Amino acid sequence: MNLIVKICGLSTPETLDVALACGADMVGFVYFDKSPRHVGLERAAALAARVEKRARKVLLTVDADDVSLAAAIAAFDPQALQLHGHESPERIASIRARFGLPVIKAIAIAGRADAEHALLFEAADYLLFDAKPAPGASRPGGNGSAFDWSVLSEIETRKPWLLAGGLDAQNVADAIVRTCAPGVDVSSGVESAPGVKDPARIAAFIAAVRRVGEGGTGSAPGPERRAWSLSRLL
Ligand SMILES: O=C(O)c1ccccc1N[C@@H]1O[C@H](COP(=O)(O)O)[C@@H](O)[C@H]1O
Repeated sequence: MNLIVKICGLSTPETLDVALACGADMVGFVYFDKSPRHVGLERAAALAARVEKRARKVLLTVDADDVSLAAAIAAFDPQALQLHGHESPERIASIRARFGLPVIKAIAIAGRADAEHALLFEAADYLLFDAKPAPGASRPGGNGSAFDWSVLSEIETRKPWLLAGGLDAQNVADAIVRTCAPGVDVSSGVESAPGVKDPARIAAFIAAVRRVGEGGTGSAPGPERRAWSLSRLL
């Protein structure tokens, strides 16, 4: 099974190279100045150019306006946008139409009530289920918090999706087996401190996902949620 791995919040050439060398399918750049992983426009192009065609580049923004999005897209040249704020379905449709890029919409999950929320986002190309941040948190994601994965069984979306939130090399196999996630996304769990990516943890995370994909850890993800696969995302 070809499980998709996204390593997000890469901000140095060295750690980006490690993620690429280890076979990340997608690499994420955060353009949100309240994040310790924020990459400013002055460094964006050089960093993004290192990716070449080795992985898909994803640009993560939070409630960015069109001017800011246009500048960031010009600098990062991404293949997809990850919208991690309070973007409405209408705003997502507008961004897709204006910039012509697929949109991954982050859905904050705390409990079963949030499962239905996902159904509103037909305008997005892909969904990303992440833990809802604690009240007063300084950012809407990248907090290293997991949510109750069993909530996902309530979600009847036909959209391709990724699982995020508090994943690391130790729990990712269990997460995939329990949720049948076709892809996973990680930031904090491959860091030694907020914003400081750790090469060994990146390598261990990707290796752990690949072992599940090869059937080496527990049961492989079931067919239902994987029917459409994430090949559309690659
Ligand atoms: O990484 C950030 O700083 C960030 C800032 C604002 C919104 C989202 C952010 N990160 C994304 O959050 C999820 C979960 O991250 P973690 O593994 O729990 O740290 C992931 O999609 C990151 O890309």
